[in-house]
Amino acid sequence: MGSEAETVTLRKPRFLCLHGFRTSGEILKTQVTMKWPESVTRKLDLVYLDAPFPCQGKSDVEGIFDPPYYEWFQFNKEFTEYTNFDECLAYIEDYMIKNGPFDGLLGFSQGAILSAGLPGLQAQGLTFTKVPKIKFLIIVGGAKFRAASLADKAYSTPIQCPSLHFLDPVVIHHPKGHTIPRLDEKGLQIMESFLERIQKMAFLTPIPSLSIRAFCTKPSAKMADRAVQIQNPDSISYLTQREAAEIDEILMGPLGFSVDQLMELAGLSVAASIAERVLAICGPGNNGGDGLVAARHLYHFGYKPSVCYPKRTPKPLYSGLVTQLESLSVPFLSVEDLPLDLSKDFDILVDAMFGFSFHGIPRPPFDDLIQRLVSLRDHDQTHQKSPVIVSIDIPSGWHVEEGDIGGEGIKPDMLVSLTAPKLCAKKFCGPQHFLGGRFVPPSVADKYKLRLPPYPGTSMCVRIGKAPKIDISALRENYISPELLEEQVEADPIDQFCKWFDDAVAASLKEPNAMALSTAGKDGKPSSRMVLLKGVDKDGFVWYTNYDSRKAHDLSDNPHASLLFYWDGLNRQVRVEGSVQRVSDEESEQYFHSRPRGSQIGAIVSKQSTVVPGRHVLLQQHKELEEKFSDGSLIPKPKHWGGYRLKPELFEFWQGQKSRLHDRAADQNILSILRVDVILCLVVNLVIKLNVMSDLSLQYSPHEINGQQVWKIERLAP
Ligand SMILES: NC(=O)C1=CN([C@@H]2O[C@H](COP(=O)(O)OP(=O)(O)OC[C@H]3O[C@@H](n4cnc5c(N)ncnc54)[C@H](OP(=O)(O)O)[C@@H]3O)[C@@H](O)[C@H]2O)[C@H](O)CC1
Ligand SMILES: [K+]
Repeated sequence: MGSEAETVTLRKPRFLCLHGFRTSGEILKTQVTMKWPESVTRKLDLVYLDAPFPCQGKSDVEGIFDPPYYEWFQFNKEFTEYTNFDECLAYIEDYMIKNGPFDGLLGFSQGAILSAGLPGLQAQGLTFTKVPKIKFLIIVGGAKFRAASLADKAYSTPIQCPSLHFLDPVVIHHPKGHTIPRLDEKGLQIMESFLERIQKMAFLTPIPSLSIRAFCTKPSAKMADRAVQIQNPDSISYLTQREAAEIDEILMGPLGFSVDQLMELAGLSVAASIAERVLAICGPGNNGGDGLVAARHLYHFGYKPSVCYPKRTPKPLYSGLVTQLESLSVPFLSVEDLPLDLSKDFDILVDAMFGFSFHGIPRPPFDDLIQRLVSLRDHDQTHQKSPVIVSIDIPSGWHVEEGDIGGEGIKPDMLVSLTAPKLCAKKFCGPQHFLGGRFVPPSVADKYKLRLPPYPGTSMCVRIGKAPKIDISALRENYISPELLEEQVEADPIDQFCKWFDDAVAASLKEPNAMALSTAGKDGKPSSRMVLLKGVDKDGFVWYTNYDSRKAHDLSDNPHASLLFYWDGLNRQVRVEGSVQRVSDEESEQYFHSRPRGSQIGAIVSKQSTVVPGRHVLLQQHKELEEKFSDGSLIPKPKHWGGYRLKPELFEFWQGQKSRLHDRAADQNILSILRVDVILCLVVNLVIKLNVMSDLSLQYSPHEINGQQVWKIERLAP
């Protein structure tokens, strides 16, 4: 559908740039960036590669550009014999395999000679057999191969793909000799029309191995196929240490992610999996960075993180993360500050010491910190309350592939694997294994043949491995919401309602005006159904319906009703009770004619709550009425249709709140503090976390003071 076209146009043509003889990728980059306008370079994804051989003589650019300088291959004086030519081709191809795919080549001078010759050699199957066909060329100051054997093969047919040549007299003429030329007005025009052409050509049909659909669309059928197999956790892919590092390089190289971005996603995945009084113990590498990011998200989710970061990395990324946490007054604790027994002060310990680059045995101070986590297990044996250990990516100290070799390492309760679980995760026997890798594009999944689970809804993490048994009766949402305080609410409940209603609209909740209407007829038996609120003001809450419906009969017998609004996502609920009256005919009439004509006809057809012989009867009537009123004439409001207004007599505003762990019963098992939304949402289609709830409710009821009706606000026990 449209989305495919939209996503494919997102990608810029990707060129591998080959510099001139005895210069470098950096020098070519400087020249291109300086000389071509941003309007041109921004349309291209240019990747600059250094040639394989260090410069073996004097460079023409000495004194102009700094070394190092490189050369692609060597040649004799007549340019008829080449040395290291095959090695050069293998080197470029290898780079393209690891960092590709590329759409085209941009070459200057010796790089241009190569670029111009390679498509011909590739077409004959003589080189570049393992990479996609070169689709475009930009040749600046090039020349032909003079070695006859090579020239015959390379130039057996004219260049087939769109190419732009800066070599007089082909396309862009320039008087500046052997250099990257600036573009005059005509040159710029030619360049721009070339770019437009290749952009269209390249991206009207996406490259199969570089599908970027998964970034922004629903899981593809292919992903869904993978998902089916994931029912069995053994069928998930596990990565070796090398694969993990390679995928990282691909994400951060050709796929355009920055380490900051990935770390942000990783930390968010971790934070989304955990809660409560948290200590993040952060190591010197990116795993430590994930811990810092997770701590920040946890703070914003409403928890109380502390951080122990004994070996700070002086790079801007890390100092930025530290500053962000400091600005939130998140405490940084030194190893000395930490209590020997971590169980007293913390409910959750985030182990962010080492990830997939760990090797050997832990050096100080991490050896001691790891030991403190290990010793917490003794608490388990003595049945004391022990904090939950959540390891990011790898339980720190474990061998990345072999796991806990001596059996004396950390035994985390929860492991949050990133991208895909590493081999050591097979040895993880804790009850909670999550995957946070909702950023792996299909191209990477395909390349590494990764079977990855689908992520539910908008979740950043998904449970992998078997879910522990759950006591359904103990399920509670752990709400994290602003407090609901008497002094902060509006004096008039209608104003308070409108405020919360606006919040629900602003939060893009689906149908925030949906409410459960409960009525009870003569027999006193209550019944509820969802209806849509169509108006609210000081006089009350209005909805429209069929006056022959069950609710209408109930209301004529007993003109009292209760409305219930529930705004999931904001953890809020409002109950409104009061007496009900029909709205005036004029008001109903006015609203009726404001509805779409289809709905007006629908109201005529629908004899709510009566038995109909079949759907076809309704459809037939609908069709007939559509024809009858096809001339645009006024559709009369049926007599049996109109509105009701509930005049409120009682309001209750309820706000779900997060409770602190110390409020809980002492024997709660770890399930009560870990988010287990994933399994449960399958069952009840709700995001459910496990926790004890201490919700806040405020009730508004009418009172008379000095002969005046006022609303009295009272707190209700949770
Ligand atoms: N795509 C992703 O999945 C992403 C994952 N991220 C996270 O990054 C880590 C991998 O990060 P990396 O920086 O490569 O490595 P580590 O965090 O594992 O640690 C490297 C540092 O640890 C030191 N080290 C290694 N062994 C020891 C040891 N025995 N004792 C003490 N210190 C050790 C190492 O120092 P060296 O001098 O030994 O090299 C490094 O300083 C991954 O697991 C994820 O958690 C990214 O956040 C984003 C994308
Ligand atoms: K870790």
